[in-house]
Amino acid sequence: MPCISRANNPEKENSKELEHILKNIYQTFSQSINVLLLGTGESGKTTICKQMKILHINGFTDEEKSSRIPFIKQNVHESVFSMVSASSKINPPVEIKDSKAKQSAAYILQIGPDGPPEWTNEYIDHVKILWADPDIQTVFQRSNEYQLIDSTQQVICLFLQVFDGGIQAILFLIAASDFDQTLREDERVNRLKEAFHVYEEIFWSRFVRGAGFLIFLNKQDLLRKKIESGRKIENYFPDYINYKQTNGTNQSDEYEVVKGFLKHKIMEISQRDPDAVSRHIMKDVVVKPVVVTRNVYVHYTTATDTDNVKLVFNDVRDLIIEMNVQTFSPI
Ligand SMILES: Nc1nc2c(ncn2[C@@H]2O[C@H](COP(=O)(O)OP(=O)(O)OP(=O)(O)O)[C@@H](O)[C@H]2O)c(=O)[nH]1
Ligand SMILES: [Mg+2]
Repeated sequence: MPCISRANNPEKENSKELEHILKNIYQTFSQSINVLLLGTGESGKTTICKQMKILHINGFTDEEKSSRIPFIKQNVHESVFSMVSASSKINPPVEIKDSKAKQSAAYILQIGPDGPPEWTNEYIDHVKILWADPDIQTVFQRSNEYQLIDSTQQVICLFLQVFDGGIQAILFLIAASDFDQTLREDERVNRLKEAFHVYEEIFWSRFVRGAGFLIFLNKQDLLRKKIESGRKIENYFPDYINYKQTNGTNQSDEYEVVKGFLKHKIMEISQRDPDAVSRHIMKDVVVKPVVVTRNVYVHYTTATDTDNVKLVFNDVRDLIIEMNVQTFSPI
């Protein structure tokens, strides 16, 4: 039987070995792909991670569920406390007219922001009365005028350096419904504008030049509700008017036009090369602009809806593998 050795046929052996190595690399990368999940404060990062756990790691154990109870209680109290406090501070203020609700409001205020030491029936009854009260519902509807749940707006740019080179795809979350809200840290800054700004910084960061981007325009359920209740995005993004006149004339549904506009903003940022500005400074030198070809995909998501996340992830999984094949293809 003929035996092909390296000495016999080195070229063929080398090419086989190479093929084997490349196949391994390809398999490793298509099985394990590093995806970095980023987004500004409260855009839905934790919710997306939880949904992935529900969809792919058989949900949560009873112990894990129990461990969340104190956080849920804390969130409930913070929300009720914030609404009652805000009712007299927003302009114009909302007067709680019902006498029972007034008593409940005083009860909650007297407990303070940290919540009761124990969740007694009395406490729960007061929360129920307040949530059912139409004036508190009005305060809830105006939640863009104050901060409803306490959390920290965080930019994760610092972490990018840690992941230098090891990231194939970045999943960037933006809360699309934030268009009429301001940052907790700085009430002069529009939340959605800040999210676009952070996206721009990360997209053009030299640390992730090789990564493809998947942008989740999240909280679509809230965006739809806001638009359908008559909130005007042009009050915060005046360029919407121009976009609507040129792109939205065939759409009867305002929400669909708004979706298109937000995607358009993302694509605009992703095509604008900030380095081009500095190139113009060199007057007499002709510098050819660098054409950056990168994968950018926009998805509309509702992270709290497991079925929606499941659908989106089926699409996204294929896209991520495809992007990766383009970057690391052995062929
Ligand atoms: N209605 C609605 N609520 C959402 C959606 N996604 C997230 N939320 C809610 O928005 C809040 C913030 O979501 P998180 O997942 O905690 O956001 P995060 O990005 O992890 O926030 P930080 O860790 O504070 O930066 C939570 O109350 C979520 O339940 C969505 O698509 N629709
Ligand atoms: Mg989180």
